[in-house]
Amino acid sequence: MTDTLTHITPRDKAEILAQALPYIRKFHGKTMVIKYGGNAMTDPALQADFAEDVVLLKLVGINPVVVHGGGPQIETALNRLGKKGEFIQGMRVTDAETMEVVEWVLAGEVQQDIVGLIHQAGGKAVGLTGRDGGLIRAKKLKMVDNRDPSIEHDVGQVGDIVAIDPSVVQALQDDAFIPVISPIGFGEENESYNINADVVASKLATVLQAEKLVLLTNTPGVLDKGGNLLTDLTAREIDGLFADGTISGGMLPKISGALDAAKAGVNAVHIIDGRVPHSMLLEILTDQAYGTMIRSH
Ligand SMILES: Nc1ncnc2c1ncn2[C@@H]1O[C@H](COP(=O)(O)OP(=O)(O)O)[C@@H](O)[C@H]1O
Ligand SMILES: CC(=O)N[C@@H](CCC(=O)OP(=O)(O)O)C(=O)O
Repeated sequence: MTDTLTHITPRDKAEILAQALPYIRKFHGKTMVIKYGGNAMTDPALQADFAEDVVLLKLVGINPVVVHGGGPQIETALNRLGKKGEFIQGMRVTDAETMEVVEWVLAGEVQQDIVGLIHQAGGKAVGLTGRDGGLIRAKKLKMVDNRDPSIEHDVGQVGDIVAIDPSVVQALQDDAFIPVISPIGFGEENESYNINADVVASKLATVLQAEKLVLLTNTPGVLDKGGNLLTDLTAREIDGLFADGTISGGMLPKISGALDAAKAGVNAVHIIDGRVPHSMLLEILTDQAYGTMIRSH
């Protein structure tokens, strides 16, 4: 048990458990896409909490689908090779050597760590990349500058999703497995593409008609210019935050993806703090509101 829960009395604990019942009933049989990224991925205690939460959801009849990131781990591997990552509008410029590192770190290391932790927590996870079962077809992303649309940036082998075929994910879910997906797509010539994990999670949530999309990250949610948490954001408010530069870096694809999913009918889209132990479980199974909720209107 983590420190933050040790001051809770047995009565508090019973109340928390009782509170979960209506949520368990409401979400039984529903799909939740969970993007796991940021600092929550680099702290071993938080990693174990995350795996336990995913297994608990599965055991109470909810279908979690995990999409993982790994930006910090890719950066460490590139540094070992004497390379430094470069980002344009939240996307890593991906040359051929970087692509090799991305595949090896995401599919070989990060994904397998998460699969192992879920097994340790008593669940059955299966790791996939976009190539498995033809899950994510992609093409080279044409990136237009946010401020000047006449400028196009060449970000190398960064992928734009062409289509998602969710049949492999659905087959695994039906068989009580928990899919753990690395954000790597494949093109017409079988070439690999590096895709931002938030973009994959958002698109997958849409295609699976998920009940919820939860994006775990390393901030309390979306912050305004003064550093205050914005608990609720509509499409219009998001346009304003883009225009005045409040949102930058990795938050750009995160919010765009989140908004696309909300507009496409995913019932609830949340950006929450993965550094808070069990934040995902608290968000899904209690009355507690965390982070930023993204609304289509
Ligand atoms: N308005 C904002 N509110 C919160 N974070 C922001 C904002 N604008 C930019 N960011 C940056 O976005 C980061 C989250 O994106 P990213 O680093 O890609 O996270 P993850 O690895 O979880 O996907 C934050 O740590 C912060 O540095
Ligand atoms: C194109 C692009 O930027 N791909 C990302 C993929 C990993 C990712 O999205 O990781 P986080 O969620 O931890 O940021 C990258 O290379 O870092």
